[in-house]
Amino acid sequence: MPTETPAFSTCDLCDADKDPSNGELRVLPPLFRDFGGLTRFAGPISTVQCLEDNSRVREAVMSPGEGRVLVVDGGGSLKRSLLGGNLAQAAEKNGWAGVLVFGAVRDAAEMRACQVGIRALGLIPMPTERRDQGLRDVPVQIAGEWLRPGEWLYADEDGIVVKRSAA
Ligand SMILES: O=C([O-])CC(=O)C(=O)O
Repeated sequence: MPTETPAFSTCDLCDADKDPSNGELRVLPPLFRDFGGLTRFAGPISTVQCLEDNSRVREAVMSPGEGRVLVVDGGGSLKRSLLGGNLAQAAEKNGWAGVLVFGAVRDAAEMRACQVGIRALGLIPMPTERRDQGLRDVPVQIAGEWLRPGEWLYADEDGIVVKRSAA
C-alpha cells in the first residue's frame, strides 16, 4: 500500500517541459473525476484495454501492483462499471498506486475509503458481464494521447501527466 505522498507536482512537470511536440510529456485533458482516497499518486503504467468487460481489470488488481498505476482503456464507455469497491480494495491491498479508468466506475463511498488513487469519467451502478475479454499491457490511446506500459503517470489536484520515464 502506498503510504507516502510522492513528491511531485504536475504543474512543475509541465513548467519543465512546455513543448508537447517532443512526446516526452503528455497531459490528459481534464475529463477525469477523482473517486479514490488518494488524490496524488504516481507510478509506472500497466494497461488494460477492454470494452464493458472488466475481466482483465479484476485479474490486474488481484495481482501484485508493485507501486504501478493501472490504466484502463474502456473506450470511454459509460454503460458499465469497470471498477467498484471490491476491486478498489484489492488494488489497495495489492500495492497499486492508482487506477485510471477511461470509462465508468461504481461504489463511490467504498472507493473513497481506499488508500489508492482512482480517476474515472463518471459513475454508473451497472456492473459488467465478465466474458474473459480484453488485453493486458498493450499501448492504449486515451482522449487522443498514447499511454504505454512502463511510462510514468503522475496525478495530483491539477491534473494527470504522462512521461516516458520517471521524473
Ligand atoms: O466486481 C466488479 O465487477 C466491480 C465491482 O462492483 C467491485 O469491484 O465491487
